[in-house]
Amino acid sequence: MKEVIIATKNPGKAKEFEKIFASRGVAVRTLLDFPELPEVEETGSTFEENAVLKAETISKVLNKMVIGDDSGLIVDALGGKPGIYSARYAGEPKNDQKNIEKVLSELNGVEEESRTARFYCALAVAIPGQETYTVSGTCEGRILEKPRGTNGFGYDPIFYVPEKGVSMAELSANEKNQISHRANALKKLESELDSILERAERS
Ligand SMILES: O=c1nc[nH]c2c1ncn2[C@H]1C[C@H](O)[C@@H](COP(=O)(O)OP(=O)(O)OP(=O)(O)O)O1
Ligand SMILES: [Mg+2]
Repeated sequence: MKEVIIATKNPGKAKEFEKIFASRGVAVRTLLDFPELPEVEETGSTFEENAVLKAETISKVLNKMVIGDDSGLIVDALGGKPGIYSARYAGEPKNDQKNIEKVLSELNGVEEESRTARFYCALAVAIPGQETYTVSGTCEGRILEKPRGTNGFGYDPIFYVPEKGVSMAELSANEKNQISHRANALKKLESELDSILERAERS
């Protein structure tokens, strides 16, 4: 079976990649399967830079093709925060619940029209001996007043998706995987996916 390695320790992301790739008969492995590998420090100043750091660090260790995902929530009324700091927005250790509470409290009193936001996902594909490249995807929405729904992960419960009329956490996994920033970034790899997977098999 074909296989891709995703440089993530986030179980929510891992599940989404597994589902999306399973539909093409591709198995996914993540850093959750390689607990001995080092934590990659996210020292970049953009999602793209951090995605490249994750992909290249792990690709060098394993000498295989690796995809890195750096993603987060961009809130207009907060000047783009939490942005690349989304995972640790409320401090270490990272905690989705506390991050949500921090965003909601910072948006306290901000009216609905001004609560626009988007999820952003940068993916980096690192292949040994080749130039790493990146793609990105977004998903537009609005920050709710309080959490709704229990599916998904991260900021999903406070992210309202206007075209669906529900929060991201009220969508099924399959529905989220049609419209998410991650899915939209992966769609841009679509045309190259077969050749990427072949190179991955050989690497
Ligand atoms: O679909 C999503 N639905 C809700 N929230 C999301 C999503 N996608 C990213 N997010 C949030 C979670 C985390 O607060 C941050 C990602 O941070 P990011 O560094 O990319 O991931 P991470 O540290 O959780 O795992 P890892 O670096 O091992 O891939 O943005
Ligand atoms: Mg991270």
